[in-house]
Amino acid sequence: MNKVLERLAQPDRIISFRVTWADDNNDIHINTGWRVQQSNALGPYKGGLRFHPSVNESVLKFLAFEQCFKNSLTDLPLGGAKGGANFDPKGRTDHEIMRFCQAFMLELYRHIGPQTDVPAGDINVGAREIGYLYGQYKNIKNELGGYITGKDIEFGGSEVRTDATGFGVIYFLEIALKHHDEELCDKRIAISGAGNVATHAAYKAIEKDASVVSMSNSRGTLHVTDGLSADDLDWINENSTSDNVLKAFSKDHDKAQWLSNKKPWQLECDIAAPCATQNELDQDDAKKLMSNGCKFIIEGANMPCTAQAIETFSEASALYIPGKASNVGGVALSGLEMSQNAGFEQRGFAELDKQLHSIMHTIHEKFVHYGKQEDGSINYADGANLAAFQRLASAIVSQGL
Ligand SMILES: NC(=O)C1=CN([C@@H]2O[C@H](COP(=O)(O)OP(=O)(O)OC[C@H]3O[C@@H](n4cnc5c(N)ncnc54)[C@H](O)[C@@H]3O)[C@@H](O)[C@H]2O)C=CC1
Ligand SMILES: O=C(O)CCC(=O)C(=O)O
Repeated sequence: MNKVLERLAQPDRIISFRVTWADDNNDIHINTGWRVQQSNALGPYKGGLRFHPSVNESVLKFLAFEQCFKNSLTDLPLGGAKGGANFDPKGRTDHEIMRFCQAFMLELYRHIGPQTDVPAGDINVGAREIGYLYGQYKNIKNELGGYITGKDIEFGGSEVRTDATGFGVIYFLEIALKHHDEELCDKRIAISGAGNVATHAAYKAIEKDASVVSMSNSRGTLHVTDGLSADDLDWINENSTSDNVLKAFSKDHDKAQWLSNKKPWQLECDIAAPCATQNELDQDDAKKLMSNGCKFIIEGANMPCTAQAIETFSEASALYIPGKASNVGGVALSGLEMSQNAGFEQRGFAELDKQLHSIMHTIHEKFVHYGKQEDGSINYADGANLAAFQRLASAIVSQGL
């Protein structure tokens, strides 16, 4: 017995550290930072950093475990990790964010590097934070390079990385629908969240002529029965610094409604795409979706649907696609950013977008193989777990104890 699952389930190591920083009034704050290095069987540890008050070791452990499986599906040499801090960036000035990132990297730098562990962004860690984290590592180590992904194009970032997770979700959805003799065009898609993943999924869905009927944040849902346009998304992006941009949009646009303290899952839709955070879609939400005619669920976030919600989808024979499959585009593009950094090259948008599509297609093919049930249907969760585990297990066994 190689005890592969037991070995995978326990992280290689968990690093936990104090992050001390001063706000604009010179008041001192103390947060906790973590990096969970789950497995480097397939390559350097790889996974995002999350800054949110809800971050704790337990949340990061589930995310790091999932990341190993997701990264395995890419076929790229990427191990699995996740990290972050229980820091709340809401209301903080740009200078405060910079100082927090610098204080966080003051410890993290000891544990990462292009051949060791390559972090990236996640919730509340976007291009701005990656820039500050990158700058601090560079200043301490006097090294340039691919020790973090999601960088600006000007200093080693990759085209398509920002868009990749959301675009990949919609590419995968389109491929899965086609496999089931359905198409995305004219379908109503309820999206939750309004961040990186949600926004890019919405842009791509609109480009494919689907009708995006919602976006949301932790305070409520923006509902647009006839669907948002790309111009509407531009408006939301341009005004994203306002206190609640989705609510502001509803005040400025007659066609939109703001549903305070409501999730999107009560809305009529054909497809639900939870793109905000874990456990945001529970069994009651799943029942509402099923009774309103929703037939397809594709996760943009990591584990947004509870186990009971997934059971409800299965009982209703709805097609459920887990995040470790559908949101793989982000980390896949991070892998391509690393390879561009290593080769001192910069590839173009069209080439990388095509490569992203091809990666999503290859992953779908794996699921058709690994997830096929006796009745001919495909269980995407089984397909994802089996395909990912097979590669991980083989690498772990080959490398010995
Ligand atoms: N950024 C990336 O490349 C990837 C992100 N993910 C996952 O996608 C999800 C979203 O990440 P990002 O878009 O990058 O983060 P983000 O920080 O850009 O956006 C998060 C969004 O979720 C909203 N939100 C937070 N809690 C909420 C709640 N309880 N209900 C409704 N909305 C809520 C926020 O208002 C924000 O609009 C996370 O689960 C993340 O782990 C997965 C793969 C890659
Ligand atoms: O790009 C990366 O390294 C990680 C992205 C991420 O955090 C995720 O896939 O959940």
